[in-house]
Amino acid sequence: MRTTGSSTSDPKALGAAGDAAAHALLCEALAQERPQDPVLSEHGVSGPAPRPGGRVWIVDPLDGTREFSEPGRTDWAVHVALVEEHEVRAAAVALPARGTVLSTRGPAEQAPRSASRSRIAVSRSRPPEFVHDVAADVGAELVPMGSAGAKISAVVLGEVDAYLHGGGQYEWDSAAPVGVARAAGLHTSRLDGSAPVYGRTDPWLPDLLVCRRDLAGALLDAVSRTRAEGSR
Ligand SMILES: Nc1ncnc2c1ncn2[C@@H]1O[C@H](COP(=O)(O)O)[C@@H](OP(=O)(O)O)[C@H]1O
Repeated sequence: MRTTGSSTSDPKALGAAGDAAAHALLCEALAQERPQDPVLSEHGVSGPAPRPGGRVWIVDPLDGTREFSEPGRTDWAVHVALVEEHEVRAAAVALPARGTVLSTRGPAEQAPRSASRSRIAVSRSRPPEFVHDVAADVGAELVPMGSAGAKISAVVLGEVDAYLHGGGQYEWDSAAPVGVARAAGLHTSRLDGSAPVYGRTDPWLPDLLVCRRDLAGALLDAVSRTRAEGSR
C-alpha cells in the first residue's frame, strides 16, 4: 500500500487504510486458525467475549500509524500476542519496512551494547516531559522514534539500550513487543518497577520501561527521582 501510494495522497487516509487492511487480515487468519479465541485490538473485540484470565490474542495491526504514512520511514510495526492468565505466552512483532519479524522464538540473549554512552528510545511525537531529566541523570542520549513496537525492537536488536514511555498507551501497543523483549532476556516493567499485566478488563497501560538488565536499576531510580521532583 505504501509503495503504490494506495489510492490516496492523504497521509491520514493511508494510515487508516493500512490499519484497516492489517486488522482485517489478522482477524480473518485468527478466526480461521483459532475460532475459540477472542481477539482484542484498538478496534474492539472480535470473536468470542474474553474471559477473565482466559486466552486472548492482543493485536495492534499498525503501530506507528503516523510513521507508516511518511515515505521512507521504517519505524512502524505489526503486533500479535497470545495472552493467557494475564501473561504474554507467545508473540511476534513484524517490521515490514525492514523485512524483519522478531518473535518469542528468537535467541534468549541480549544483543551486545550499542555504544559506550547509553541510548534511550522515546516517542518522537509525544516524549514524556521527564525523559530529558532521566537522560541527564544517567548520562544517556535520547533517540526519538515512532511506534512502541519499533522502539522495543530497537532494544532487542541492540540499536538502543532502553525504551522509556509515560503519558498513555494501551495493552495492544506493548503486549507483543514486551513478550519478545522478555524472551530476549531484557528487563520489562512499568515505571514503578512492577510487571505489566495484560488481558485486563481495562486495557489502559500508560507507562513502560524496556531495557538492558544492567541499566534497569539506574533507570528506575532516575525515573522515580525526576518524577518526585517534578511533582513538587
Ligand atoms: N499519550 C498517549 N496516549 C495514548 N496512546 C499513546 C500515547 N502515546 C503514544 N501512544 C500510542 O503508542 C503508540 C506508539 O506511540 P509513539 O510512536 O508516540 O511512541 C502509538 O500507537 P498507534 O500508532 O497504533 O496509534 C500511539 O498512539
